[in-house]
Amino acid sequence: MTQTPTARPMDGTAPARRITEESAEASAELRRRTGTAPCLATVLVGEDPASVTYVRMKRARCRKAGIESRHVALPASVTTAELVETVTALSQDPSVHGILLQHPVGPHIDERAAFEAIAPEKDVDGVTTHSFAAMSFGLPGFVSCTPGGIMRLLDAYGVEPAGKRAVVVGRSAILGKPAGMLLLARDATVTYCHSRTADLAAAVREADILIAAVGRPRFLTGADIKPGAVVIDAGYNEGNVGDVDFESAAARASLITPVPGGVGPMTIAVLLAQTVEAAGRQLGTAA
Ligand SMILES: Nc1nc(=O)c2c([nH]1)NC[C@@H]1CN(c3ccc(C(=O)N[C@@H](CCC(=O)O)C(=O)O)cc3)C=[N+]21
Repeated sequence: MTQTPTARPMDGTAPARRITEESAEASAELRRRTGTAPCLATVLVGEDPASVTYVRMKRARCRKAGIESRHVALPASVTTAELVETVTALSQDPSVHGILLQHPVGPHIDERAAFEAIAPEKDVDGVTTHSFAAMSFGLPGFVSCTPGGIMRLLDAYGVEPAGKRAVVVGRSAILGKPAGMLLLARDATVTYCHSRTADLAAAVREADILIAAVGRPRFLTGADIKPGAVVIDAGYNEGNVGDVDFESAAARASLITPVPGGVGPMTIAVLLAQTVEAAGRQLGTAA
């Protein structure tokens, strides 16, 4: 059955480009004033092809924005202690202003311990307890990049969360959970759904704003979508496939993010913006 899409696509590439251009200007200004460019350290454990691609994309986007990057590649066999040591050294290195530890790091490593070794002022990826707490309390600090990118995308399309029912499918530490907290901070009524949710479909059908963040290809389809809902597909799966079946969901939604070209570019844009901001603070001039 073919359905006529009624949803407007929420293009993330244009707002991401605007944020990237602003970051490039701020980075250039910082370099003029201090003689130093912002520098992001990227840490990758192992050689998972998708992770290699994501980190390469992040570094390429840094380069485009006049942000330097320093890559640290560690073998999949690295221990928690060695990874923590590496991240701690970067936290103490004054020539590094931001740190991105690419998730996932492998099942034998305590990823949380490694994240916590990132100094709060360098946590431009928003993954530490410090950043999560600051975000939850509405204090200044760095947000997790994908949730931050989602909020900027909603703003770019004039979607007002206040009073809406937001349903977040997924509760991971750097995606689902913080995305719900940011929506709550904007006065949405937030429901988290996860693997133990009873009658997930019924919960999802209540969503005025639906955030798909489970990591299962095309897990949600049109039948799950409340007519007129805003659908944000934050899923990243093998082969660049989201968590939402775009065709069927677009027939019911009012706005829907494509994959690729939706949330992904916004994630990277927020990383760049927060890296420049961190560098500005560390170099003693607010960027
Ligand atoms: N510490 C940490 N922070 C992260 O932010 C983080 C992470 N770990 N681990 C993996 C996920 C995934 N992620 C993506 C970012 C951009 C795209 C992106 O820009 N994708 C393009 C397409 C990609 C392509 O063309 O290959 C798009 O959606 O248009 C996708 C996925 C960040 N993540």
